[in-house]
Amino acid sequence: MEFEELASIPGVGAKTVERLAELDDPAEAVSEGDVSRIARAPGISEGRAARIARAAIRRRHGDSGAFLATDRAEELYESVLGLLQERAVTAHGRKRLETLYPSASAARIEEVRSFAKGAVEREPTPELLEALSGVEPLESPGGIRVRDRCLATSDAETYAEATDAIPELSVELVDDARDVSDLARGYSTVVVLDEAFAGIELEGDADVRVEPDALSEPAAVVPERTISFFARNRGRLLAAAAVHEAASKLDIGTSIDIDALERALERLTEDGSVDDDDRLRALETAIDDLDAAVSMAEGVANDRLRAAIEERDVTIEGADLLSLVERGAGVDSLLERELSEEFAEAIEAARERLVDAVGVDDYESLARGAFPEEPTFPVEHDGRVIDRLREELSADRDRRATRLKREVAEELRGMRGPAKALVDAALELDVELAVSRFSRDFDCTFPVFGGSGIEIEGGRSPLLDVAFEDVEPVDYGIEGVSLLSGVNSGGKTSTLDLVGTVAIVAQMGLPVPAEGVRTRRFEALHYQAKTQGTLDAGAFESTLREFGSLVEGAEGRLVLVDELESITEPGASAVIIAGILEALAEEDSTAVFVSHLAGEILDATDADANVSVDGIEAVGLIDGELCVNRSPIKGHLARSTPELIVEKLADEGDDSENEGSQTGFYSSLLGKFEGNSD
Ligand SMILES: Nc1ncnc2c1ncn2[C@@H]1O[C@H](COP(=O)(O)OP(=O)(O)OP(=O)(O)O)[C@@H](O)[C@H]1O
Repeated sequence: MEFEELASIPGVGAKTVERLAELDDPAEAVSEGDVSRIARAPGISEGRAARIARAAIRRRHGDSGAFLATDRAEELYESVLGLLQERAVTAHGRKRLETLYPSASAARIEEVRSFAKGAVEREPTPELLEALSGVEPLESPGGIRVRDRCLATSDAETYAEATDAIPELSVELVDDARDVSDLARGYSTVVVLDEAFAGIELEGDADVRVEPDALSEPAAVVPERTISFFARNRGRLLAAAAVHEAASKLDIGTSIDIDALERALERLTEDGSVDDDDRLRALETAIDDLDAAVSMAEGVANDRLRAAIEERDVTIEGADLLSLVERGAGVDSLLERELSEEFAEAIEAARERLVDAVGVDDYESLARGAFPEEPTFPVEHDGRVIDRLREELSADRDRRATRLKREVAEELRGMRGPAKALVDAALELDVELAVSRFSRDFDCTFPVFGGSGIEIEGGRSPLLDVAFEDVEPVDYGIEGVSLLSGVNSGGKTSTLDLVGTVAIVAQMGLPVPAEGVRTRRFEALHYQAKTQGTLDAGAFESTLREFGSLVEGAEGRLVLVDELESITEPGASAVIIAGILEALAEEDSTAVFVSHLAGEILDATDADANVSVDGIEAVGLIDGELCVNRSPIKGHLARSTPELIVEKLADEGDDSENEGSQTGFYSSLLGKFEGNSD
């Protein structure tokens, strides 16, 4: 399908097409009906992607999408889809399953069948399901901004080129070395793009590098570009790698060194920093704790001095005191003179404390300088030294962080494509496993397509209100048009549901819940649920109209109708249903009508019409409960529940001597039933 054609799909507006156009390869994504790729278009949710994908698949197969012709048929499909979706682990898998739908197109059915045949071979192990729970479609990291580095150039053209090529960094225009030095005050690293600056002398400690080739290899300057994708998707990628291992083989169509990917991811945090380096951690802690460390160090010195002063009796000769006072000296100098040793010790203690708290090699002498020799009381740090210390620690931290990022970016180089493929394969596996579990949980087999009508052997409906283990297998074949009779609660509606479900699942391309199924490929499923009570004239008329149009061109359809008789009074119902059956038989459609009036309808049907009757028969009454053979008997009008009760009473009468007179009554009643059914 051509990408442009998309706009003509119902529900896909021009805006959506515009958004899809931003995909790597929109035409391919859409023509494959690939939910995960379509969902990568900005502003397209997965739910919407699933609908677009489904519409695109239909379109590709020239499929009108009208297979599910009635509400009840839709409902059955929704239930089947629900059973499949319950078995997917990821939200994406559940959306992707929505692209499986019953189709009349042989090519579409075959496409899913060949996928499903592979899928059912997949072993849904607990480890695999557990690993899958962390997998989600990948996200793009969005724009990043790096603030500790900048690019510098004196050339206007290079400036423009750099702004384009490396939008993550700010680019500065400089005239000379002084400009570069000024810049270096604001950044941990300045990358100069002009050869001319090589070998210049700079003030300050900033790392200024002259790299004229930086633009051709941006990853070296901004490793964040490579890393941010992996950091953003770290959890998903690790989960996908775990799936890959648990599945022991995922077909990702490209080679990937999973161990290397995992190792690199383990080094990263979600916010894109590298988290496995002791020195970097020490630098970060030192910066964070610097203020606290400084006041702690001050506290240590002052506590010591205070204690020393308290303990000390100071004697000073009058002449000395006089000379000090005359010189304008304060009490500090007095203390210095008297307590010089204690001062020195206190300052030393503060320095040691600070050096210890900073705890990173190379900063000892700078840290010691924060407490000057000149004694003061209370002891105070030198704020400029601490500012400098903070700047140097920060620049060191930034440079180290960048170096580590560059290392990890190098490890991850070229892995983006394979990583995407890995996640796609894991998500696809979720869909396969859902199909596999469905198939295993409901003892499914692949149907055979061909012949006319549908023939089910050992079918067990997964939609019954009893535990699946307790569902009794049903054999039922339908060719042409049949009435289905049977005792109350014998399983007539359930049989229609089973036939409908099997037809839907088969035409979705999936294995069906039966020991064996042979079926023709139906054009549509027309399933009419039981009507609740007698219809008023208007509703009756519109129901008749529906059947009127159903009968026209019903060839190739599967028609299932449940107790249509209740729409109006019994006599009229029988006549109307008989007429519909005759018309359907004429059209060569496959139809089953469940009815309690099967006998009456047959009587009203033209003897030449090809309409048969099948029956779900009660084998008898056990403890007042009907015991039913769930498989309809072909060509047999089942006895009704009232008939069975009368038969039971008549039998009981035969066995007991006391109720002889009543026995005659029951026997004659029974005789009337038997006379009727002949
Ligand atoms: N194959 C089966 N295995 C086990 N239980 C079944 C099966 N089919 C039907 N039942 C049980 O019988 C109940 C009645 O089935 P169902 O409603 O299909 O009967 P019915 O013949 O359509 O009844 P009614 O005469 O009231 O229309 C179901 O709710 C289910 O519990």
